[in-house]
Amino acid sequence: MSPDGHERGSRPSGGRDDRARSDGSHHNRRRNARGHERNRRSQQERTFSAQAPGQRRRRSDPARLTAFQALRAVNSEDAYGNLVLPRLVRENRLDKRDAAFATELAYGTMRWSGTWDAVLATCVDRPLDELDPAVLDALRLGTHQLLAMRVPDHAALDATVGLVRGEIGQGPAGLVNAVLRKVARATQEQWLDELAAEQPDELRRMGLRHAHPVWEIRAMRRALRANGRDASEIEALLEADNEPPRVHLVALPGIGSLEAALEDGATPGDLVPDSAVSPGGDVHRIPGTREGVVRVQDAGSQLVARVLAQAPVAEDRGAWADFCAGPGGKAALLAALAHEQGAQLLANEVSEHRSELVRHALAPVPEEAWRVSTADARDLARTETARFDRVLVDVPCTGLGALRRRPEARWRRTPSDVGNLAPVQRELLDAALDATRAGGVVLYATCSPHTAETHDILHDVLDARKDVEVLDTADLARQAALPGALEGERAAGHEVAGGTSVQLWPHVHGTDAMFMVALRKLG
Ligand SMILES: C[S@@+](CC[C@H](N)C(=O)[O-])C[C@H]1O[C@@H](n2cnc3c(N)ncnc32)[C@H](O)[C@@H]1O
Repeated sequence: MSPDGHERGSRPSGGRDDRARSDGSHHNRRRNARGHERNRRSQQERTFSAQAPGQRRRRSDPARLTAFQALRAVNSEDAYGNLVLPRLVRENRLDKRDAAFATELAYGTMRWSGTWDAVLATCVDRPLDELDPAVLDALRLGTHQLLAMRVPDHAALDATVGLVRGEIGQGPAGLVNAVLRKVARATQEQWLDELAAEQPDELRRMGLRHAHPVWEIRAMRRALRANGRDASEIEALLEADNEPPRVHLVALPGIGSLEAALEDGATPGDLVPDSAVSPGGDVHRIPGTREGVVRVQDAGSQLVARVLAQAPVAEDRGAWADFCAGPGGKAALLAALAHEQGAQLLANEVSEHRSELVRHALAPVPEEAWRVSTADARDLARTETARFDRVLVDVPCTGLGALRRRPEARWRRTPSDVGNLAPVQRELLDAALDATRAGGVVLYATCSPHTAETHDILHDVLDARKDVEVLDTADLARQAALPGALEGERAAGHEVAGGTSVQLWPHVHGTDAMFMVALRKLG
């Protein structure tokens, strides 16, 4: 075994590598989240260990400790996994190998926690929400190593028990040891078969196998159908959600270049011009990324910005706006495109902090091409009525189309989020239309395929106004994309209200599930 406990080896069911991919497949069960945890934690944790903190830390290997801390932050403080983990990796000074292991372990466990909870529920002699939340998180980490990573059983067990002994205490270490031994009695596939045999409901079985809550599977299946795709694609979609996304790059047009990145192993993107796919590794080493002229940006988001910039507008006077700009990804590309066309982008964002991020993202673009405002876009529309030629309204949404990059999000979101967001989504689209002059174009976008956030919002707004025409967004997207990129199996358009909308999919286009529809304001 290596000193850090990440042993290489194999088990009878198939080789495992301690630097494993998450090659798991599994089930879900919605975890009782934070309310219970907060109530129980303080009382139980106090009694666990009399060891001094310094003594405790020595026992935990740094990669697993980092993954554990990340999981605790996500589950007890509502932290975002993709923000907290990189910070912990830096703070704990993990080397490259440990950082990769911690990332795989933490993100994988976050993604699969619903399924692991279903496994654990059969191995623990009490309801999971009666366990100390820290112990439950450690059990999830141990289960992920046993069932979805190529970590030998004894290494997964010893290291997790050591982590619990060091971080929580001797008593829970005994419990964790006993439970993980039960988990280790079967492989991932065997567990899935066993759980499936007890589950008559097809969607629940799918949820367990692919680690998604049932309501999200139902919503995504509905969205596939509503956008003209076959509902049977659902499993491919769920599988794609469990794969870490490829890192897409964009060179800001007229400002950055991908030449060095391509020479360094990046491959040209297959959806949009001036894009590439990074070969992996530290993206900050790619020339241009530090200066912000080459940016990491999902190709679907790049397409959104390009569609708006290229949509035909009667007499473009150069007044462009991004109503919901934070943190500034699409705004940066839009501003660069605006600069090329002699236009100026107003990048607006309601949150002060996120406005700062927008300013930072826009900094590499010549100043005359943009300005930033901090306001509720609904107010902005009252002062800037009928002013803009092009408006992007990339509304706050559930993010169900970006589950690949937000490992814990699928378990945190609830169906009520969808209903709660609808009014602001409608109002923001209305505001964008009010702020657009006759002949101008609004592009409504979400990174969720949920039809309540896409088609329903569009129909609600169209029902209430007579001054809007839905454009052939699919055609606009084909023109903005690389030749042939949205043809055949990859066609993304669907008829809606006299025009078309576009829905991208991770399993088809390798992008987030971005939705967009272009609307012309009539006179
Ligand atoms: C989906 S994000 C936009 C992502 C952004 N377009 C990008 O590509 O980086 C939605 C943004 O809208 C902002 N927002 C929410 N309500 C708003 C409002 N009423 N007015 C303006 N911005 C709002 C949120 O703070 C969030 O930054």
